[in-house]
Amino acid sequence: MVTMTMVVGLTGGIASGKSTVSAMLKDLGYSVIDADVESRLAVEKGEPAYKEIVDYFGEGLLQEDESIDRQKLGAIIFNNKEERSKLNSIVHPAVRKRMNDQKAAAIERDEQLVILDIPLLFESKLTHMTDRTVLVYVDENIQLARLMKRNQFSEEEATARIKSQMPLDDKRQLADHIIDNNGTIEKTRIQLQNLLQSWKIV
Ligand SMILES: CC(C)(COP(=O)(O)OP(=O)(O)OC[C@H]1O[C@@H](n2cnc3c(N)ncnc32)[C@H](O)[C@@H]1O)[C@@H](O)C(=O)NCCC(=O)NCCS
Ligand SMILES: Nc1ncnc2c1ncn2[C@@H]1O[C@H](COP(=O)(O)OP(=O)(O)OP(=O)(O)O)[C@@H](O)[C@H]1O
Repeated sequence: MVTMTMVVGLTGGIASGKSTVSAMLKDLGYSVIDADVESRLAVEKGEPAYKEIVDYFGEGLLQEDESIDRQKLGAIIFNNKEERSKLNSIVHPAVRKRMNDQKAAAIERDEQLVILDIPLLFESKLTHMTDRTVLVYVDENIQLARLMKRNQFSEEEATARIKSQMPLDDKRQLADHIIDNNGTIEKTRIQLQNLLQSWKIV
């Protein structure tokens, strides 16, 4: 029997709870393709994007083992729109290719549901890669507090990262479904289960 694979784009903002929701989906056995993981792999030494980054940003960006110092690169790009666009133009095509290849493999396996976890789904206009979109939403004050706590960021560092993305309130208008992650993890889990049930997936 041939199953139609449903491709869901899972998005949110930095520290809004995407990984928390994607971990629940993985526990249920679904394939989750994570843009952050793929963007790490795409800039490993030997990859074309690695060379482009070093050529543009300079060797000062490298650690002793010649891998890219992500903290240093983050400090540059989250405080400068032009440098961020430059990095995006180097990394995003490689990430898109990696994700599309994995999506095709999941469809080939006749999987019922595959999830693309993409923080910049709306900013990068990638909804065409998905059948429907789910936004993991939190209020900005909670997002700021969770980000500062998780990454040990100052308020200034955390705010720079949040401001580098489309506001979650604007993403609300674009998403097909919203999971409100302001409450407890259990409340979030129930919303996810209801969503899967509404899709007749579980
Ligand atoms: C700047 C880098 C080196 C910082 O690495 P670091 O390990 O500290 O963070 P990580 O990659 O885990 O990203 C954490 C979160 O930051 C946000 N973020 C990352 N890159 C960007 C960006 N270019 N614009 C806006 N937000 C971003 C996302 O919400 C992401 O979930 C890294 O994020 C990067 O290479 N970014 C460019 C690629 C990219 O856009 N990745 C996001 C998904 S494709
Ligand atoms: N409902 C919740 N209640 C309390 N803490 C939460 C809740 N959801 C997530 N968190 C915590 O908030 C932080 C951010 O969550 P998570 O890592 O899932 O976000 P994310 O959207 O995947 O972030 P990023 O895009 O930056 O990787 C984590 O430390 C997580 O443990």
